[in-house]
Amino acid sequence: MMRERWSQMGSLMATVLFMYTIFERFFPSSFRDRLQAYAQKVANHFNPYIQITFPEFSGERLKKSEAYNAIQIYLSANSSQRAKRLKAEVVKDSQNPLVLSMDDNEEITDEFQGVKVWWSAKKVSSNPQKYNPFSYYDSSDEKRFYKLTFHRSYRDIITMSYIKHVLEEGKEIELTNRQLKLYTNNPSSGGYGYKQSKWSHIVFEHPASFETLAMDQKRKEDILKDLAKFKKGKEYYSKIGKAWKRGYLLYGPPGTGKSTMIAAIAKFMNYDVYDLELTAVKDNTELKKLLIETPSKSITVIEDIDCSLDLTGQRKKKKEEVDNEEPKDPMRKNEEESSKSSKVTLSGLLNFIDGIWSACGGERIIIFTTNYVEKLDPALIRRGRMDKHIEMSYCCFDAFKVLAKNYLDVESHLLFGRIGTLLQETEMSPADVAENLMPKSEDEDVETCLENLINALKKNKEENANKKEEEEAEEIWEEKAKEEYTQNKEINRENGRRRRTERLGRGESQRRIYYE
Ligand SMILES: Nc1ncnc2c1ncn2[C@@H]1O[C@H](COP(=O)(O)OP(=O)(O)OP(=O)(O)O)[C@@H](O)[C@H]1O
Ligand SMILES: [Mg+2]
Repeated sequence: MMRERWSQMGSLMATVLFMYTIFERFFPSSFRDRLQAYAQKVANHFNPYIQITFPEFSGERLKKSEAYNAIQIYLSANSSQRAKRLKAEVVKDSQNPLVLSMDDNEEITDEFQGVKVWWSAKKVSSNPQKYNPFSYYDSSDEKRFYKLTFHRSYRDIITMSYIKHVLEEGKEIELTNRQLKLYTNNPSSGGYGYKQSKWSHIVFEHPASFETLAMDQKRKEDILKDLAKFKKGKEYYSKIGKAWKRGYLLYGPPGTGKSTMIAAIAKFMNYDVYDLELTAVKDNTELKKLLIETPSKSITVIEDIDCSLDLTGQRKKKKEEVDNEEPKDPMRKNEEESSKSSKVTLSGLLNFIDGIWSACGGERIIIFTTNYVEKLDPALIRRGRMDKHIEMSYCCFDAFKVLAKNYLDVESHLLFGRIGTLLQETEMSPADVAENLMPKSEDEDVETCLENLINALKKNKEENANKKEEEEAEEIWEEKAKEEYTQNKEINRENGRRRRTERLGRGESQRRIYYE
């Protein structure tokens, strides 16, 4: 094989060079240098293969090379399994922490657009005598690197496309395998400490996903398509001249799955979640700093936006109202005090969402949730800021079927028909339906759980009917009171008019007497 022959030639050259080193002391250094350069030139002229090395550490061996990392992941996913000797390494923050890659001095082949390339993992010893007190990795004198070999006629395709493809795919695999994180902003500490991180995080292990999310099937598919389009939208967004970000407004009554949907979106998109607590943000400048620290491929969430700050402009309390209020419990008082100490304004928040800074990085999602969409300032939720408004509503039949599958592992049952009818006549949140479906003891079977739900739905229906009756009665009474009030007003006005006329009449007769 041609390549084999060339490697033999390489060994031959090495022998020549070895002999050269033996004789080097007999020649002056200027002559030696010239000879070495010439030998290299000859070898390059005859060897049609090009080699590129990717060292494990860049710079002063302080930072692990991103390229090396990406290549390792790419090779272990694509072709390392074919290597005979594998090396196992534990990678931090990965769903699958054990990464198998080829062992030192192993070689594997890869193919790209019909071009064959060779990858080998190499290890060389650096000078052990040279001690660097600042280098963290100097306990070991080994330097690792990957070597890529290819025929020189494919130079362009390899350097322009293949390497880019390997690095991109490696990073993509790393992103897919990594563990999601849930971030929250640290409370403002007054003056900023040097290098104080603005976000703290934990590993995000929410069990919810779109499969387990109970909602109307068609609307769910709609959201999934929207998210998938956004994920692949890099070129589209740059073509239309719009920052690559999308805002979702989730609104609806409590317990309808807004927070659950955020977890499902994070899992589907494989993005970290940045849960922004607005009341802990000191002012607009800090809000901007928080935004700068959120990377691309992230979801920024503001839950219950209507309660976060007084952004609605409708909830300002008049002084009298505040004076008349009952004493508050200390927890709420604290919350309100911290909200008062925050000077974030509506305009600061609007800038946060679609100001010039928000365009940095791209591939960002912003989600607001609220129970009262009508309370929000229209500017905050206009399209462009909150591009898609998603209503999370009371449990429908589709949603019930998902919950029944999740909680009881049943896809159909005779009682489903009855439940479907009752769901149409009631307003029960998926959280309540789920609670009623959940078996409360080992003895409860599917039928018992479904009957529990039917009873709860019936109760809910009765309560609703009673409430409706009460409301209707109240309306009738209000109407009656209004009528009486208008009538009385009319009578009073009539009486007043009569009294005035009488007074005037008396005045007229008195005047006449006076003139007479
Ligand atoms: N649509 C749903 N699909 C699956 N489970 C749901 C759904 N809605 C609610 N649940 C269940 O009910 C619980 C509460 O739901 P969730 O916290 O998502 O409601 P929410 O709309 O965010 O409520 P709130 O407005 O009070 O914040 C969840 O833990 C979940 O188990
Ligand atoms: Mg919620």
